Amino acid sequence: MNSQMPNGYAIEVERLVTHYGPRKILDDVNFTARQGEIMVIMGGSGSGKSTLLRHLLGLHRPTSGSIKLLGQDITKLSADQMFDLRKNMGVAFQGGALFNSMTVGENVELPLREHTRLDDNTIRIMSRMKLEVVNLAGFEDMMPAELSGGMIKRAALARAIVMDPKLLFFDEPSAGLDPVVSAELDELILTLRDAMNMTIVVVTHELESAFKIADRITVLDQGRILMSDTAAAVRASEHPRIRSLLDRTPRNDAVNPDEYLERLTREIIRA
Ligand SMILES: Nc1ncnc2c1ncn2[C@@H]1O[C@H](COP(=O)(O)OP(=O)(O)OP(=O)(O)O)[C@@H](O)[C@H]1O
Repeated sequence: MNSQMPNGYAIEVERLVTHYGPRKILDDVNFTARQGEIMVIMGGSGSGKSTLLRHLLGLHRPTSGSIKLLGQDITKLSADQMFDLRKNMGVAFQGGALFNSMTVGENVELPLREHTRLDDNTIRIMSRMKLEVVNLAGFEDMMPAELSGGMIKRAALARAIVMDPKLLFFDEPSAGLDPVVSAELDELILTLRDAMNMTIVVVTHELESAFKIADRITVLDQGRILMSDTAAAVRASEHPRIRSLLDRTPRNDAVNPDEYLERLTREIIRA
């Protein structure tokens, strides 16, 4: 456990309030996540999930309240202190956000080049190890445009974990993926928690994925927290707004088996 977080919380958000102009977007948000836990942030469209994530990443300063990451209140850190803390934070954005002009390997190496003085050879070895963790060994010389959506997410994940961060933030891991590939990514997220004891924050719309991976779930609604509790407690909640979120009619996103097999075959041939 980090000596700076004697209470065991890797993330502590207290009385967070934020505005966009005169509009209050987050209103008295409080939640905690322990080291080694997966915290899923759930909520309808416009409930404030992305805004909360941007605050957790230190990209926005709140109107008031505190956000402690690994024991440090990021609302009070200088740019230099935040830069140092970022070495312990991995971020995988929606869409992968790889640089298209760089190979997969170069993309994964970037944080090591930015934050360390390791020599080229060590950097290459470390990035290859992380590509192996996400099952992309051997893809380092490919360009992002040559990868499928699921592979891009995994490459982005390799980049996010290349510094062995204590905190990993993942925005909509399932977006744009078919259910099978999305389930594989869920497995990978669970592996990272178990093998690397990371605290992982996942923002997602996908209920199935949320309940598969979450230790705890924070439910946002119109900028306020309806509930922040274990996945089991959220699933059993009788709160009407949580029920309507959980019981909504599932999207019709069943996979066409022929299409899936064809795609899989293409991927295997490419591999
Ligand atoms: N840059 C901005 N300026 C003004 N209002 C904004 C800005 N970004 C978001 N908002 C508003 O803040 C509220 C919360 O938005 P946010 O994007 O955080 O929600 P979300 O839960 O992530 O939604 P979604 O699931 O649709 O991405 C919304 O009402 C949105 O219109």
